[in-house]
Amino acid sequence: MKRIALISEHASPLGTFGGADSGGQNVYVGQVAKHLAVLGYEVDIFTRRDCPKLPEIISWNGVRIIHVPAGASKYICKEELLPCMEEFTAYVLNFCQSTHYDLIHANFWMSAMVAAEVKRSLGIPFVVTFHALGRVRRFYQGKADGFPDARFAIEDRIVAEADFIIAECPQDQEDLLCLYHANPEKIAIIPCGFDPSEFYPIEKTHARAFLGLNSTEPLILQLGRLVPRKGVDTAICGFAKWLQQNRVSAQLLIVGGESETPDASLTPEIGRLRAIARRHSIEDQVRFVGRKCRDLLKYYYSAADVFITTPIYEPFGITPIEAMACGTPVIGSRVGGVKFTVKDEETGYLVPAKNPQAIADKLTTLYANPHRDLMSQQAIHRAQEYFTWQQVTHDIAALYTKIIQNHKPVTNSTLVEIDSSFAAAIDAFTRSRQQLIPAISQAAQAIFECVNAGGKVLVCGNGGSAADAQHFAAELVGRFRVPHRAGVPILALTADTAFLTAWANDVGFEYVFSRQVETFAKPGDLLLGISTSGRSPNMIAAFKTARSQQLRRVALLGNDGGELLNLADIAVVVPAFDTQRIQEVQIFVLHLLCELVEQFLLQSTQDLRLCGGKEMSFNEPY
Ligand SMILES: O=C(CO)[C@@H](O)[C@H](O)[C@H](O)[C@H](O)COP(=O)(O)O
Ligand SMILES: [Zn+2]
Repeated sequence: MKRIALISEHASPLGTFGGADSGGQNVYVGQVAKHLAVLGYEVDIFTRRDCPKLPEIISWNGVRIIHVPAGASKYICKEELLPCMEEFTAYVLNFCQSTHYDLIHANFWMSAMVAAEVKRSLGIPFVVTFHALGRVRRFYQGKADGFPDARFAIEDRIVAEADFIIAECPQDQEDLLCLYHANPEKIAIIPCGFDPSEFYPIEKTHARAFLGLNSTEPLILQLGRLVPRKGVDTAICGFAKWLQQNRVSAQLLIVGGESETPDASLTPEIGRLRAIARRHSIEDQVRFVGRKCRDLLKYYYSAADVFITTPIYEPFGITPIEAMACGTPVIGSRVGGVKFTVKDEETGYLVPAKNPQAIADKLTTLYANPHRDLMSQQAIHRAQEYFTWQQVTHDIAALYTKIIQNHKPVTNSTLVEIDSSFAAAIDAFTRSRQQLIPAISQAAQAIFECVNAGGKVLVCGNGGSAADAQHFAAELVGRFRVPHRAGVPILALTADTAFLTAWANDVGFEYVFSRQVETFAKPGDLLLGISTSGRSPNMIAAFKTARSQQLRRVALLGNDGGELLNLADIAVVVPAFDTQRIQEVQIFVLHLLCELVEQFLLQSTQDLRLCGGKEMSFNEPY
């Protein structure tokens, strides 16, 4: 039997549907978990403990819900949850060490961040359903998007590290490919669903009577979270236009909000929407009824002639399929998941987002359509054929099987190694930033003074440092950032293989650099030595010769600086003990030196020109 961890940091299946932070994801996680249990999976759902009364572990519909202590045990809006995720991750990681999971299914980017961390540490594969993507949200919501910018880079990393990504509709897949450069072979389109035992058609007059809606007037329904991006304002304006143009008497019923009865102080969107209805003088025809428990929703869907959902964007949107399952045609905006679930002219109508006139036109078309019953039948058929949770979970389980079968268990995985090398490099750079700025600035100044006074720089090192020495010379003899300048005289002592091999062969490798220093150095020149250990004999010999010839001596070092530390006038000692990490900082320092030396030389050329002095040939027609 396979054991699956479903992570959903902010959306618990126990959440109340219709609030600002509880919508489709809560339903998705609960339904997938329940149906997986029916298929024989053992399922644990990890969700943040947002109320002190919640026990740590509870059994629910054949699965366990594990309330993770992370941050205060109270509601925290999802935009402010990122700081709690370290604690969340530590808890899940600890839990996964004592309970074996075959796979993690993360929901939303913060849960996927946790799953990626667990994969890096324990090698458990993970699949992610994003439910919403940060870049899409930022595009549509701009400043109203309260999520931190860090979300984008975190999502990029999740896309790269996930074993598979579940896109909920073709638009979601396109966004993952275009905005996140996801690997198309790692994306499966599996939609959201509805539960046929929860949503089914109820005879309209009966449903209306049950809800106490005894009129026979046209009844239009809007149901779901009441937040601005859902475009309920557009629905109200479209409804108003339709009333005016057709002189009909009808009702728009709005279900949702933070409380059982509509309360603008708890749901500010209600206040905004009421004002819009008032402006159109239709406040009596637009009825807010508050949030309703899920058992009642099928009555609302069935009581309505048409369901309207006109969001400005919609990652998926579960409500249109629930409405269709109850036999209610949908007028939906042609965005995201809505344009995938609703078949235009067949199960409802698609309209452009933010277009009230299009809504009014489609309401007119719908009420004039003699085949409205057929549309209703087609809606039920489409919902049942493609969007039941049973079908959805079946597809998800098939994907799990594929991932688990293809997964090669790794304890100390390559990913872990790569990650820890990144961490070590970042650490070496951070400490270098804290400690090396004065020494780098002195080294740049010394090189500048040397070449500005007509001297040259001799540069040497072994192995990787030999390559760095030549790299440095190439940048300055050639061109770095400033175009059209004369070359800066830098001579790499590592480049003449005929001399190096002859001298090493005939005299000794220890003297390959010192011999060149003796030969080429003139008073006023500078020796730049690059070494990670500071202990290479040929480097020590070169520095001693340079000292006896009174050259200025700059050393790029690492570890404890070795013997070269005391032979150098200026030492840049990278605070790291791993050769590779030292070299990585050293090449960065060399680039910085190039940049600074170029700047100083350019500045001095301009100063000279300003003072009418003799111009150094720093301007060349290259
Ligand atoms: O690039 C590397 C290691 O990353 C090697 O080629 C390395 O530079 C060589 O082992 C050098 O001989 C080491 O010399 P040094 O840095 O201790 O003066
Ligand atoms: Zn190297």
